[in-house]
Amino acid sequence: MPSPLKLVILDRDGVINHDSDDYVKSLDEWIPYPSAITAIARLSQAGWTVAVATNQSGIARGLYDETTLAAMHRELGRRVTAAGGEIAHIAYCPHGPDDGCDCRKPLPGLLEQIRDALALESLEGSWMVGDSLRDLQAGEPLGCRPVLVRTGKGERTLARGEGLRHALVFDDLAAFVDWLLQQTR
Ligand SMILES: O=P(O)(O)OC[C@@H](O)[C@H]1O[C@@H](OP(=O)(O)O)[C@@H](O)[C@@H](O)[C@@H]1O
Ligand SMILES: [Mg+2]
Ligand SMILES: [Zn+2]
Repeated sequence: MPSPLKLVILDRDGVINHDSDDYVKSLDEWIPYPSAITAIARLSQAGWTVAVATNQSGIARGLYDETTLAAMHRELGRRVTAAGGEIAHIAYCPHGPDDGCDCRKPLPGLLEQIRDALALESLEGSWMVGDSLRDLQAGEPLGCRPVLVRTGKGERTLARGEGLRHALVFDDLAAFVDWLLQQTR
């Protein structure tokens, strides 16, 4: 397993695929950004490990089920594989805001699942890329470096501005990957 430093953890909705204020409720509504799929493949090909950490409260809300979610994640894997990359692990929180779970971002539970699934000692120095403050907050206690993208809810998050003091900001995932691969050539 590569050094934990070569790990990028991605939020899903608004980073990999278009988000919706009405939730992404079906495979038809799951529309990836083509540049994000290519960016993930570029990371893989450069020796980086890529994982996903996503809140999916739509399940608790009864808007879709785990079978539908699994279909979206199969399609995500298929597209990334077709582009020459791979996703090492997808961690999701199916719970609602009032369920008192320990995995709904901004709690770090999904990232701890990823750490354990990848048999890593620590996530220190890995990158957490999101479009919402809660994505970045989830990684902070585990030493993840915060990256905000302007896609999805990113512009709204920026407009609110709270708590983003040391986050890097990029237009989209592809722009972050361009920068990261340039930094670590
Ligand atoms: O960005 P990630 O974590 O991949 O997924 C976010 C989604 O689960 C949904 O999260 C909801 O937040 P609430 O769960 O209702 O607070 C809303 O923001 C929806 O617009 C959004 O599609
Ligand atoms: Mg998001
Ligand atoms: Zn949860």
